[in-house]
Amino acid sequence: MAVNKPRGNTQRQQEQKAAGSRLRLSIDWDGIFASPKSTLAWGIFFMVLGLVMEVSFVSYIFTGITDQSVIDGIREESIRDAGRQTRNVLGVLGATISHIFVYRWFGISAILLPVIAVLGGWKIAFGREPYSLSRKTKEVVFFLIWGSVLMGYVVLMSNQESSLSFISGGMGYAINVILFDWLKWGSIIPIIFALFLFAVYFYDFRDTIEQWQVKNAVPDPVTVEVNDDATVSTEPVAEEKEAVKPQEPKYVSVVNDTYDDLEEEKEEVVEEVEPVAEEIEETPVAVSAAEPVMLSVEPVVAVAQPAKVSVPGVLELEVEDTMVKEPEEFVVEEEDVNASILREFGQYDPTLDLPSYQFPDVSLMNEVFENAHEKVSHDELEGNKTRIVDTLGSYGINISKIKATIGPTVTLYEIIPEAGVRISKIKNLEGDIALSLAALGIRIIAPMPGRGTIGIEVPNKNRETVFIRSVLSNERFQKSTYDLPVILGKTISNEIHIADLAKMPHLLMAGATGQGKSVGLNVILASLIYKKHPAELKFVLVDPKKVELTLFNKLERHFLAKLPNSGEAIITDTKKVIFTLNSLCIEMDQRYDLLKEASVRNLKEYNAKFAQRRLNPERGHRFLPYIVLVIDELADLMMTAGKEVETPIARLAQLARAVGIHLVVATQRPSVKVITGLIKANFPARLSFRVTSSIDSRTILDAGGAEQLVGQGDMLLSINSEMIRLQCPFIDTREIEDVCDFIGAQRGYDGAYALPEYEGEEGGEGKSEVNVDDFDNLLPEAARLIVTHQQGSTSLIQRKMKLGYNRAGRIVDQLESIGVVGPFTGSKARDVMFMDLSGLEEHLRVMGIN
Ligand SMILES: Nc1ncnc2c1ncn2[C@@H]1O[C@H](COP(=O)(O)OP(=O)(O)OP(=O)(O)O)[C@@H](O)[C@H]1O
Repeated sequence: MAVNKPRGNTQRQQEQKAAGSRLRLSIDWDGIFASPKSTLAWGIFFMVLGLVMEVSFVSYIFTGITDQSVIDGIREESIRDAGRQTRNVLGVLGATISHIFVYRWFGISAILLPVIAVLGGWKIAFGREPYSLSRKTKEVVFFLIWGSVLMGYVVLMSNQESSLSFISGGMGYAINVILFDWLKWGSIIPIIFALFLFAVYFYDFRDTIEQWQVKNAVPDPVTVEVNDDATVSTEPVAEEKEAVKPQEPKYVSVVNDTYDDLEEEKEEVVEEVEPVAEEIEETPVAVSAAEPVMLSVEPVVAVAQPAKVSVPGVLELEVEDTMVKEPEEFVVEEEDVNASILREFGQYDPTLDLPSYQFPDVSLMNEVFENAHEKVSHDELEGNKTRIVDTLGSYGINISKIKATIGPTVTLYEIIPEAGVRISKIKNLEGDIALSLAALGIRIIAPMPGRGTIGIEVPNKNRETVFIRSVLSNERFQKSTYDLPVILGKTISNEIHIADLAKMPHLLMAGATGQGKSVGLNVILASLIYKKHPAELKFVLVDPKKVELTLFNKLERHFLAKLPNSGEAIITDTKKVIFTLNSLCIEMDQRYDLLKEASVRNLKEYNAKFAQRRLNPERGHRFLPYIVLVIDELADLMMTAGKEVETPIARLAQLARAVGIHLVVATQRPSVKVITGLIKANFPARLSFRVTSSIDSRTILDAGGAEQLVGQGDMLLSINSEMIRLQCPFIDTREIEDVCDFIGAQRGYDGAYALPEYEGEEGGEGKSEVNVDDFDNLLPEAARLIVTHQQGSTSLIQRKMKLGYNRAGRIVDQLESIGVVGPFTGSKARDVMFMDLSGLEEHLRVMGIN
């Protein structure tokens, strides 16, 4: 058995030495290529390579004919001589690579090739794509070949092979020779047809055609009837109004730099629009009417505001509100824009928030020590078998077959009694069998569901420690595609039990003190951290015992969520727990609003739609990470706060699964006062370590058995009324520390993920007090920006001030606390409380903020 005892310093030093010597011997190539410095170096290398190629190719177009003979004769001459003779600006190297790419292969279209090297290098270096790399690659590859073939046609037709063959390259020329045999001069037809096919499939002209159709489908000129016979054509006005057709909203991921470009474009358009709108107001309509008349004007085109057409001295023409294009009418256009943004920029990738983030490696965990001796000896097995058969026999129960399965902690003996034996009789003998086996923790499962046998679990004399490293490196976990994969333990048949917390959807854990709850929680947290990127998952950690989860503090800027301005991210104070739970309820409600607005049913669909750029960040949409709330000791909270804690927990447990908020709640005392009916009803998945009485076992699992467990991570999982015995893996404090250090040392977000502010009934601590010193120093600038744009949105601050989402969100919360913007209103931008900058400046002065 692997003894689970703390390792001494000497042992650790020896391990470190051993690790050190291994390091010296083997070079970690993966690490070298994956480190941020190397990616930057490689990226720049490829960009420079691209530039070198480009310069050589362009130079070769002018100097190639002279250089060809030098390159051909390079074997006879020394490189130095060849270098002197070549005329390429990049010498013999430039001439050689150009000779291969231009002369031998692609002709002058080779000048497109370096584009891929530069774009690829940019992506490697900066983790971003200024243009979609895969799209540009396809485009370049097509034009490289197509251009070469087209030039080949020109060369062949002009009969100038000797002087012009470099423009087509060897490939284009050879293809044309084949085509010429078949089609003579008509070989241009398949060449042009290839371009046509590519253009149709690649550029998808449908949008342009539709737009063209819309443009040409201008309704009949508006006619204004005056006094029966006077007809005034307003065609010019209609044309001008056409010019003020509002632009489709354009948006892309805030991560993309190009967002600003689009914004600027949009602003330019708006600027263009305004003067035209004014012109419309002033456009005189020449109407000569003796007396005021009623005029009717059909809606013609969309204008941003109701336009007033004034006819000086005679009448005023009110163009009705119907001319304002309703938001629903934008939907179709918006979808077209979404599609083109998606084509241009590809899917939104939240992990690009932290592009250089590296997942922790299993090597951070302790080595797995194999058991020195057999887990369960043959003698032990045989002895137990005989004793079971004898004990049952002495009560008149004969057995036809017995089979043993050795698990990490217990061995399962499955027996098939002879016909006519009542199951309840065997179940009642539990105590007697335990006595005869002289073992604690015997559990009888009668009958074994779906097996047609009766199971007797007998603890092994030498139990096996399940090391966290062995389960994290297990292929099933590595390849798991669950949304929130959590390792719970090893089953009796030595398989790893992985559950999807997203489906569970919440987990209730109980166990008497010292039976392995905290280790179990740490294993769950570690498995999530090993599989999820910080952009996809946030933890809210509640630790009333103050010592169990403190190590995770280092993950604040990566994985933790907290109330704004609330100091430590790990919540230990009961009052703060109440505020955080209520804040999570607000987050849940806000997420539901966003889901409703997006017409989707759950977080997965929502995020998929957002990734496809079908949800507009300008309307408050954002990528929603999963949130896992972990409470290490519920009993303590229930004793001190009762209903105040129970109600939000029950609410979250009831409703939060669809919006990606999941709960893992542990308690030492599984009494009905702690695990109330309300809480229990909403936690279908329950896990119990050893408890002190069968009453406690029934409270948590609705069945006895947890009091028979043998401790040290031995546990029972009840899920959908199925019960599984598992051995929880072991993770020690140092391992958690190493993982947290590894992640904590990497670049993270500006701060923890900000939960919405919660104002307690007495306006208590959840709401940050208006303390000017705590405010972000960019707050006045942000306030001015919001008032200038009259738009209370976080994304505006993010974009214009180039801030991360969390910091921008915090600033908006602070602006709300000083009354510059109104409260959060779901998916719409917040109200701006000041109409102009002078009012705002006065307010900031009074508040003492400059
Ligand atoms: N899965 C496991 N494998 C081996 N040993 C374990 C395992 N889980 C716990 N232990 C042993 O039990 C000890 C106590 O575990 P843990 O601190 O998780 O208990 P707990 O239930 O959280 O207790 P408390 O409620 O008092 O905090 C650990 O220090 C470890 O030695």
